[in-house]
Amino acid sequence: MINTNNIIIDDTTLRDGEQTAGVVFSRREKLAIARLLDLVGVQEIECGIPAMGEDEQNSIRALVEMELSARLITWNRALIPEIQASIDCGIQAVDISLSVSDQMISRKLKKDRNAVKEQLKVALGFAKQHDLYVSVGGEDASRADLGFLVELLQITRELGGDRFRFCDTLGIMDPFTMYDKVAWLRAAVPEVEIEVHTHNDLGMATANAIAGIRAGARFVNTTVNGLGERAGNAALEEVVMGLKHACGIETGIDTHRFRELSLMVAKASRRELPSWKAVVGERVFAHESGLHADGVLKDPHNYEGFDPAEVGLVRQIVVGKHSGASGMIERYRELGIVLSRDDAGLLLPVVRLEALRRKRDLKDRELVNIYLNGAELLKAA
Ligand SMILES: CC(=O)SCCNC(=O)CCNC(=O)[C@H](O)C(C)(C)COP(=O)(O)OP(=O)(O)OC[C@H]1O[C@@H](n2cnc3c(N)ncnc32)[C@H](O)[C@@H]1OP(=O)(O)O
Ligand SMILES: O=C(O)CCC(=O)C(=O)O
Repeated sequence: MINTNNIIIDDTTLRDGEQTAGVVFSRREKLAIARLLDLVGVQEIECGIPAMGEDEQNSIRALVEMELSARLITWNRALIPEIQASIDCGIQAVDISLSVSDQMISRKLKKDRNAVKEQLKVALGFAKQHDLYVSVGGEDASRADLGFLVELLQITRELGGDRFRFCDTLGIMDPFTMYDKVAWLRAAVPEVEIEVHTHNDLGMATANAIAGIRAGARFVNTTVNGLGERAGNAALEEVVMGLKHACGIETGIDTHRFRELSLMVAKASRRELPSWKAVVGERVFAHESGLHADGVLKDPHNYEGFDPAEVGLVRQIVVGKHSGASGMIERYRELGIVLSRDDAGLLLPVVRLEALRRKRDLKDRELVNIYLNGAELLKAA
């Protein structure tokens, strides 16, 4: 494994995650999610937007009072009253966001590049006068002119900003371009650390986040279950496990409670966790196909990229339409029934018929019934 403590996960479940259309976390839920994020070792939690008003501010104050190990950071527009509102909540780290693409500068902010630079200087200057740790948020950076981004990074460096958040706000990047742009910015202004914030509109949020890290970004935004605006953000569990198993990069996060964390956030967000959700879905270690079940029973490494226990899941052998003898023998063994290979061969056609009829895999009592009445069931079919 490469380094342990170099990569900083900034989890934004409580900010971008809650921006998912229709999602609302209660204060109790926010505190519980933050506690578990902290327990698993997430280094930074983007915990809300003080500019939203009193209720949000009170939640942020309650989070501050928890005295977590994780650093709390808030999201703010590049406006002094909003940064002041963060300070008033007891916050010591802020993301100061500015739209940085020409599209958004002219068509949303209705300003020009100079005005954006001036606004950044004022807001960042104010934050640093108040000894805040600052991430400069480059909204829509993936569509921005790279030369202009360099100018913003230089201002960040000169005014003592701590890092620059490169946002693929619309989720339109591919990992190769992400790599090139982040590597280019790192080389152009090496004193300013890069944070990557990716969205999943084209299904590439996790890949883009990892590409950004591979290119030299040290900070990465995630959300549990990939919650977030529109198609969501890079999922915490995918980024951490992807870094570990695809790239050999250890983040220092304890992954064993990922399933628990995912279920907690799924419940609080009222967004069901699909059974096939990468890393944490209930069935991502379920094996039905005959050759897979046989292979995994001989050695889990044949068909599992990592141990399910690593993320709090368990392996399941399932009997259904695609089963073969080895899987069936194992499944019946779990039910206390010893099958020979010949028995399994005899029961297999009945299993396939039942699975076809029910359009799913078979439950315990159905398997027992097949064992007891297999011949009759076949005759009746
Ligand atoms: C990409 C992201 O996810 S960024 C995070 C976005 N998150 C949210 O919007 C959730 C919370 N938002 C809110 O509670 C509100 O929108 C607030 C408190 C931030 C602002 O509320 P309101 O004052 O009612 O304004 P409204 O929501 O219409 O925002 C639009 C204004 O923000 C301005 N604005 C947008 N981005 C920025 C920025 N980064 N810095 C400064 N101003 C900005 C727009 O130009 C517009 O100003 P205008 O009315 O002068 O044209
Ligand atoms: O921090 C920022 O500037 C904006 C972050 C964000 O949510 C986005 O760009 O999608």
